[in-house]
Amino acid sequence: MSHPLLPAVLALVQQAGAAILPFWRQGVQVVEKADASPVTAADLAAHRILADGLQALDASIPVLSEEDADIALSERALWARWWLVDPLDGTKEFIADSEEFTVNVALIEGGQVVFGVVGIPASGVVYYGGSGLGAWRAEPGEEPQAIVVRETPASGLTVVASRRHGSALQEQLLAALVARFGDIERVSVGSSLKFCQLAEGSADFYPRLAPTSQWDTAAAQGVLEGAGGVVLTLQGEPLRYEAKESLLNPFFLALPADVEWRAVLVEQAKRLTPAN
Ligand SMILES: Nc1ncnc2c1ncn2[C@@H]1O[C@H](COP(=O)(O)O)[C@@H](OP(=O)(O)O)[C@H]1O
Ligand SMILES: [Mg+2]
Repeated sequence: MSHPLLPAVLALVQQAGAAILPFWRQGVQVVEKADASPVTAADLAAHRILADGLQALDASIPVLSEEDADIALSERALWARWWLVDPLDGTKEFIADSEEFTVNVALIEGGQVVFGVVGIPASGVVYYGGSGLGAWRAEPGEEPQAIVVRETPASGLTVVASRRHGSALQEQLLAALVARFGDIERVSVGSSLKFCQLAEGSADFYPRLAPTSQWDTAAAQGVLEGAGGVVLTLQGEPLRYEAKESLLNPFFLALPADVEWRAVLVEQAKRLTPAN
């Protein structure tokens, strides 16, 4: 993938992952933020590396990070191009000693993801990609491999979902899918890794009818879009990153762009949530 800013961002994501690892499985102290979500010294160490590194790379591109997100809408509304960063996504998984936590950096322009980089500190694997650019998975010390979404297997859909955050509405949507297409295999995965599993063709669908913030999804959306996937609102529109007061995303559906069940899925989603 060629984007002039990509090599430096890949290096920063690796550095942020290296800064997180010394805290992992060490019983790091957990502090509750104002929104009751947890934060640790690892989140803050990764944030510092990414925020400083991105500013050093190009001081004209502003940064919105989960750990420095209190920026007035009047200021954000002026941004044409900006970095959207989750220094440690899956903090609850990280605290629970799981490997399912990620470092996330996306370049946003005109409300869309230009490219995203998702690093997995525990394994050293990095995913990156963007719409129209392609998508790749890089194992440590190996040549990056191009990845693409898969065709839906005849044996049925594999659905990835959060380990901790679901909803009754999400279960209703899945029940409607089962009624229509037969049984589905369900896999619980923490963090933005779920999008990457779709992007590399190891799962088919990620429904998120539960809250997320913009930084939770942007980088991995870039990877998925580069691999031939889409992230849709429940109205069937692409998930966008416009400046708005709330940094929460609408509920969304992530899937390969060209699967034949897309229209049925969106129809079911609209039916379940006429008010959304
Ligand atoms: N009520 C809520 N409001 C906003 N975001 C929420 C939320 N509950 C969970 N999340 C988001 O879901 C992410 C975890 O995703 P998953 O459940 O798929 O593992 C969290 O990321 P962080 O760990 O970066 O805080 C958090 O941002
Ligand atoms: Mg997050």
